[in-house]
Amino acid sequence: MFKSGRFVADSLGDLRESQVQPNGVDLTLGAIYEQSEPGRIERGGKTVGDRRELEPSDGIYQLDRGGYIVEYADRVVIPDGHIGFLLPRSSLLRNSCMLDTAVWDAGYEGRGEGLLEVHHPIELEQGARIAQLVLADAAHEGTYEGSYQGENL
Ligand SMILES: O=c1ccn([C@H]2C[C@H](O)[C@@H](COP(=O)(O)OP(=O)(O)OP(=O)(O)O)O2)c(=O)[nH]1
Repeated sequence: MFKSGRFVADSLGDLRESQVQPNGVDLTLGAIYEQSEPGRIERGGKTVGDRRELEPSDGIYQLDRGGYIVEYADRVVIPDGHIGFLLPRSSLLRNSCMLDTAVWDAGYEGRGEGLLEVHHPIELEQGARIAQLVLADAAHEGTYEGSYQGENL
């Protein structure tokens, strides 16, 4: 069963009321990076490639077509007994952009990252709502202890 937006908000803590939605909470845009060096994914490990941070102009990012790494401004906590899914705000889709996301594991805490696909130039304001996090009940063995635990805090 998916939890209410209020439950998700209580799990995350420090959010604006405008971020609380009926079925989840909206995450906001913290920073945007352009990858500059290749990463590597091996059988037994991985390396994230170097990136450079973009500077917004008067708080606005003007993005041309391409792929960008976004860092969310909000600290996410996935409580025990749950799994998180992050979905793009539909206004992104309606503007020819997509946010690619993965599973948020029980026990994870941090300011996560995602891949923003820009298929038509767009302007994004730092702090704008760009995605919605939902939580569902989930059985699990252990909790997240990977290398991204505590990232960007
Ligand atoms: O779109 C997403 C989805 C998840 N996460 C966070 C929460 C998740 O718990 C953590 C690790 O994700 P995943 O397990 O997919 O990463 P990995 O590449 O398998 O790394 P690790 O080996 O550290 O688990 O990253 C994000 O920042 N963005």
